[in-house]
Amino acid sequence: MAHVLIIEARFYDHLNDLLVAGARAAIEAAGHTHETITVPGALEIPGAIALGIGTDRYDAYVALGVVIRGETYHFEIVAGESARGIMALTLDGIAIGNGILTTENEAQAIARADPAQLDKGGGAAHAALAMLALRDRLG
Ligand SMILES: Nc1c(NC[C@H](O)[C@H](O)[C@H](O)CO)[nH]c(=O)[nH]c1=O
Ligand SMILES: CC(=O)[C@@H](O)COP(=O)(O)O
Repeated sequence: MAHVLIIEARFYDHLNDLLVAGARAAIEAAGHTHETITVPGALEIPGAIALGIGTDRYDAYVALGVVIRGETYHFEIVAGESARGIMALTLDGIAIGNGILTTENEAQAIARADPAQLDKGGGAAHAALAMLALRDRLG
């Protein structure tokens, strides 16, 4: 049994609730346990994962957040740098599923976050567990 840390960037409450519900359901359905921590925005997620790694308490990580394009270049920074930070950690062999949505508008985000639709939170949890299984096999 694995213990998974869910890190949610709670920038849009209603969208985050959907992502977290999907991720928790997927982890529980696979017979694993989880904890959830909250950070202000997607840019804080890689740092929070790094702190989690330092505790040695978690087998895998699920990063959840929503970045919706605004009027400025800020979207590119938040979307790109959060993904870059997560990718850097995965290259160190950390099992992470990236469920940070990067969308043009709220409607796109709802369709992707909703467990009854595209369920990207559940998908990120599956990815984290798949990488954990791969690390156990190859690592
Ligand atoms: N615009 C969005 C952000 N921006 C906030 C940053 O992630 C960060 O918290 C801030 O710059 C302080 O370091 N975060 C999201 O998760 N989603 C957004 O749409
Ligand atoms: C992540 C974003 O692009 C958004 O929340 C910020 O909006 P803006 O570019 O209008 O400041």
